[in-house]
Amino acid sequence: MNDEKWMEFAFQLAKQAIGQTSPNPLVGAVVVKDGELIGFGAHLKAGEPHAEVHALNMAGEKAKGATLYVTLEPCSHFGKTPPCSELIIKRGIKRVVVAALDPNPLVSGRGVKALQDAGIDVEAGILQKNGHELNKVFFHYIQTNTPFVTLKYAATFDGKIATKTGDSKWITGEEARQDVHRYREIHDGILVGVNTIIKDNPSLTCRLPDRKRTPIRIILDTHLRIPLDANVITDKEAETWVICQDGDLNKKAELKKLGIEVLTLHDQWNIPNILKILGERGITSLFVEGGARVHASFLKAEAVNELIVYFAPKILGDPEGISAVMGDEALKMSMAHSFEIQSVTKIGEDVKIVSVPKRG
Ligand SMILES: Nc1c(/N=C/[C@H](O)[C@H](O)[C@H](O)COP(=O)(O)O)[nH]c(=O)[nH]c1=O
Ligand SMILES: Nc1c(N[C@@H]2O[C@H](COP(=O)(O)O)[C@@H](O)[C@H]2O)[nH]c(=O)[nH]c1=O
Ligand SMILES: [Zn+2]
Repeated sequence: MNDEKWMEFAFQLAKQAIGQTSPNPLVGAVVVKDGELIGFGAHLKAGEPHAEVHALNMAGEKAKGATLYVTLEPCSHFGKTPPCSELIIKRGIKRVVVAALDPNPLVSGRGVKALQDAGIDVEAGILQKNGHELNKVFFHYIQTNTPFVTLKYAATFDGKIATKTGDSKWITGEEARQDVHRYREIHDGILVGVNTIIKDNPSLTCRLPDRKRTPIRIILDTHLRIPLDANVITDKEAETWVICQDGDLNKKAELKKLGIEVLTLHDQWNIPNILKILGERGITSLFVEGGARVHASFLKAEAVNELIVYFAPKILGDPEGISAVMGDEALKMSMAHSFEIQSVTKIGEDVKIVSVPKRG
């Protein structure tokens, strides 16, 4: 059936705007009449026209009696832009094919209902799985108001992320590290613990040549130990927020002078509350990139939505080498954190495994 072909094209369109639309979803739309492509578009940036608007504007008068394919249920509310469902009705579209319904409480089924009430034939669920995968971040954020958390680390075959002397350059090769920068580019925030700052002095920026943007850097630093000359403080390459439980007032003033946002949580110092605050500040996707104790705290809080592990074909063999996760240890195999592997890919010399936590 041609429906899948046109919906595939709509997904291709939506994906081109990855990393641009936060906090909005990625959406592609295609208008077809008697088998002829007459309009298409993608949502490019929050606050700008929706995918359906671009596609219908391109189709013009020809939209009358045509079919619209859209990767997400057309919106039916006034956000920063007017409701697409009204425009679809006005332009005389005869049939609408939708991949995924929109769980945004302001939409969730109302868009489809508005179209059906206007006598439009609506078919939902074509390539629905693609729809959920494409907008897993948006679906998570719009329902929890907390960021979708991707935890990533690179380890040797024997699970080490650094030698006991702290050397970690490099575990994985150029291609795998390049792949990591693609993740940084599409995330609103990147988070590490202060020990990673002290040991690695990372910049945590996306350094792709044609990068669309670079994430906000978020440092978990319980007692505000961050060195004032750290790259994330001095390089001005990206915004940096430091989240502490408590900390010296003079140091906070110093950091403020350097343009660093310091959030002090006192007795609200816990992962769920940190995520709640980041969500309120518009972080819809969070890339957690170290270190071992931060990994353990996110896993313990069951706050990881996706786990990405890059394994390098190397063995350190040092029991005192730094393990990838340190804390919340399981004393029996049955108590281990367990995951469902979604994909295994060779990247250069290394292998990348994407998995999701098994819940319950
Ligand atoms: N050491 C390795 C990693 N190390 C990841 C560390 O958490 C930290 O992000 C690094 O120091 C990178 O610094 P920057 O932000 O690029 O300046 N991550 C990887 O994927 N492979 C490795 O070999
Ligand atoms: N981007 C997108 C939709 N996004 C939906 O609309 C909400 C944002 O509305 P606004 O603030 O007006 O941009 C967003 O939370 C999501 O529910 N809907 C669509 O029909 N097509 C689009 O291309
Ligand atoms: Zn819309």
